Amino acid sequence: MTMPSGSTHSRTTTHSWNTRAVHAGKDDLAALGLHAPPIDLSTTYPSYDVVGEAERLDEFAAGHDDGGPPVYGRVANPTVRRFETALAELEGAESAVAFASGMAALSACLLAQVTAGKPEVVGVRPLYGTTDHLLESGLLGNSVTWATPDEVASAITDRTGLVVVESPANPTLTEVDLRALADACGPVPLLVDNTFATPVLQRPLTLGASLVLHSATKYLGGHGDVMGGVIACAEDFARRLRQVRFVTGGMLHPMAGYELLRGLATLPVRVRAASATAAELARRLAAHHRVTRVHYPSLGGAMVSFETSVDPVALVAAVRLITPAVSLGSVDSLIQHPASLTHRIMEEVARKDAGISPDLVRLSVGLEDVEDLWTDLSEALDQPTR
Ligand code: MET
Repeated sequence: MTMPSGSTHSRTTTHSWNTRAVHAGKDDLAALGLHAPPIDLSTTYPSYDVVGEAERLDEFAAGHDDGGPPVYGRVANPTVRRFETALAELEGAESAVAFASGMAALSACLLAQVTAGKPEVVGVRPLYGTTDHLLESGLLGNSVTWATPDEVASAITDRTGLVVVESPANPTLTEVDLRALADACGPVPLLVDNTFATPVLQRPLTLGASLVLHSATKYLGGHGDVMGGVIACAEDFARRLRQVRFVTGGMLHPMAGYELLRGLATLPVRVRAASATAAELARRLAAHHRVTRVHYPSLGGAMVSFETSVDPVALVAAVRLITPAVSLGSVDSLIQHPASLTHRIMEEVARKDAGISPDLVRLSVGLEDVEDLWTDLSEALDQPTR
């Protein structure tokens, strides 16, 4: 022991959210004599006490996690737990459960509710294309009613298990009054995909939501090199998610847990810096003669979408500094055409219902200099097309 264990406690209660982003999930490290969090790559754990471990395995299968050796690597992992602890703290949640991707995390929420006899989902469009498709296809045994925020209360029945919303939404950056929506949901859990806002800009649980979803692949990781998903929620729902994860095996890899925990430390500075650049690019885009509409959230953030009179496919092919690619939230800027890629899987009529124009282009702003990004964008916009 290199420091008295009692001294770690005062840190957790007195420091600001930004400070906690750096230290959350790591409060025990100094007492362990460590600086960087250890990475536990074990796929299995010694079970000398077979009877005792068998009982513990039953508890894990029921969704409990005692924090000890997890018997098997699919069940839990100490490095992943650190990320879960940190993310739960930053979202103001009791618990968090991490998965191999955002879609695995969403699937676990759906399965938990479908198998509890609550198979109906109320969805508020727009949503990420594959999320929309998962709800619409009923692949996991659910049905869906699409509703505007004002229609949610009347769309809910006694078999509704989830209300699903993104705010700001992918790809139009549409914002919803989450507090009013949570009120409209009554006892039905409101799941808010907070991937675009991150807990830096918005903490949906403080506004009445029950479940916060992140594609951790995006801002939480922040460098385009780690895939993961996570749900922040109350411990009773977390237990049900761990039950689903136990049998479906959608566990986050320990290396990903390490990288995501590392990402959280720089999340506030990355999001604030990229947001300032994005806000400036949104202003300049709005004044460009080939841009017909700009979408930028009142909340801020590092995502900008715009409709353009340039062929959007030609536009994304013309950038040189920005990478034409799906995904978002990396230190480098990415641009893509939702109707072709991220929202391609939706029927055209569904895209229309969601307000996703075929002319819409989505930009994820990174940490490059604003002038370099603007030169790249404006040169691509000024090319002779159409
Ligand atoms: C396969 S499409 C990609 C994913 C990602 N969720 C995005 O919106 O960019």
